[in-house]
Amino acid sequence: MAAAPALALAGVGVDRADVPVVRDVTLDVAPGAVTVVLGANGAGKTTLMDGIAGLARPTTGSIRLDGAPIERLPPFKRARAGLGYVEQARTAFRTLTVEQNLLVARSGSGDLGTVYRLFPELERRRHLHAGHLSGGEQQMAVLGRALVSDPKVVLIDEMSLGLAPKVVHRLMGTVAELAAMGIAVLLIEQFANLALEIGSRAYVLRKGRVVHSGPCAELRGAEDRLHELYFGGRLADAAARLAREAPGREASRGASAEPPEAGSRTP
Ligand SMILES: Nc1ncnc2c1ncn2[C@@H]1O[C@H](COP(=O)(O)OP(=O)(O)OP(=O)(O)O)[C@@H](O)[C@H]1O
Repeated sequence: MAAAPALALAGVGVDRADVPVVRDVTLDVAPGAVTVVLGANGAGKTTLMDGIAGLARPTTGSIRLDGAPIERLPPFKRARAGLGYVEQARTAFRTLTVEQNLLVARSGSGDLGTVYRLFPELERRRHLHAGHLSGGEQQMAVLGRALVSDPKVVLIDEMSLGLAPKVVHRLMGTVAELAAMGIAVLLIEQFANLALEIGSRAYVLRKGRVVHSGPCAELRGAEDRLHELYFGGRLADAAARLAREAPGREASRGASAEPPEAGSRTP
């Protein structure tokens, strides 16, 4: 029998400025695995994460963390209940040292040792102001801040923004390691193929609704399928339409229905 989900959403809706953005989302996040949320820009992925973390208020549905309802709790109580959140474009406190950044994020008996084991470069720089870290190290510090309180579930929203491919691979390896440690990870990642490499189950959002869920393996390298799921139309049709509307541009690119490169922002 499959393990009970660490995080379970049923029929969740989330508004932004009174406009429904996320609608009727039902998904499970298994312990010890990476669950991936994919979708085009504006599909509602960040809004969904904010709804889970309590930064945006869910208007419908239930959110259970280890079986207990959390949808009415304020963000700090969700965090205390075991939810870590790595927000998109969040930075470490630049004027605090690396260690101070971790200590202020810690609640209870959380252990800095795990963070330093995952990121030895942070331990080496623990007395340095975070403002002096490289972009990749800053992101490690942000991830570290979400880990110091021993979360059961970690939400990670596009931590690869603006980072070099080598650093992104390194961070993805760490995310896989978190899952191996038993943590349930819900991951949004612009590089779909990288996320699908380390993920077990994938959900695709379109216009705030889940339009697909299934094993990540099904979607690995399947650019056409992903395009269809993201936009609701076939990639070949989109390319043909583009060629009709701007024939000169297509001709100069010398391509018609060429799929985008693996790892591009849209599939
Ligand atoms: N604070 C806000 N107020 C009003 N509308 C918002 C707000 N934040 C997001 N939206 C709108 O909600 C929709 C979904 O945005 P969201 O950021 O959740 O999508 P996303 O899938 O995470 O996209 P991206 O990949 O660009 O981050 C968009 O149309 C966006 O303009």
